[in-house]
Amino acid sequence: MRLIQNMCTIAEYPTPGSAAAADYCLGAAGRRLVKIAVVGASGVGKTALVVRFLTKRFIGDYERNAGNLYTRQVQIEGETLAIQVQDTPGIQVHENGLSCNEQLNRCIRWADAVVIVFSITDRKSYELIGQLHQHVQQVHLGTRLPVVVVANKADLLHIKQVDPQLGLQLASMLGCSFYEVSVSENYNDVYNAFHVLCKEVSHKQPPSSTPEKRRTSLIPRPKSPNMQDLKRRFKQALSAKVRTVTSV
Ligand SMILES: Nc1nc2c(ncn2[C@@H]2O[C@H](COP(=O)(O)OP(=O)(O)OP(=O)(O)O)[C@@H](O)[C@H]2O)c(=O)[nH]1
Repeated sequence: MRLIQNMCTIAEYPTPGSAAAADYCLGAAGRRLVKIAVVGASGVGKTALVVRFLTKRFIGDYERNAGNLYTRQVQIEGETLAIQVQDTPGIQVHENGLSCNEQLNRCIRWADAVVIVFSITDRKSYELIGQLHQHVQQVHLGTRLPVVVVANKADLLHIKQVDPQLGLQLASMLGCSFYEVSVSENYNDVYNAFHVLCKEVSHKQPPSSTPEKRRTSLIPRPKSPNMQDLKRRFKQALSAKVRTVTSV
């Protein structure tokens, strides 16, 4: 299934630094914007995860992903943030390692934070995590991008190929948060994974430097009329009228 609301594809992204990209700095109503890319191997449940987070629903059957962008708002420590979540096509693995096409690299470059998903029923998807994490950090050289590792399909323990504990160990080695989730059975864990990421991004961008606040100081509001002056002019007008009436 593909969610149609508030959606555009990776190909429609403004390139960083362009005028159009500047519009992306603010969410609706000038809210701070957090941009999250969801990456991982094919079939691990990326679309299911994103749709679950946005709609609270698990639909079960999803169209092969073409890289859709979704938006919603979240409350983080009393502040409403606009967040954009980019679902990405499954990553292909070749003999030489990862194959990240330009479309995916643009998406990673655009993001403020990344969710790396693997499935506990697919060993290969787990083995991708290290390389993917390294790739994300290379794209954002010089800044440590917040990343959360998500082990999905926790309801399928009977056919697991990876012990979720391994996911936890790997994530802590990489310095990432870790969530074991079942997108099909539990919404709260999915929400928490995104929430923790938004919180991390929001702490990296202190509210004092939010575009919303900067905007206020850059575009000064017209001064409100001086009340004393208004009262004086009103009295003058009144007394002029009284004089006119008296003189008639
Ligand atoms: N049992 C179970 N199935 C899940 C879960 N999450 C996703 N699935 C199923 O896994 C399959 C793949 O899910 P998708 O969300 O399409 O996976 P994807 O990573 O977006 O796949 P690509 O678009 O190919 O990259 C679907 O049949 C989902 O219903 C889960 O938590 N438990």
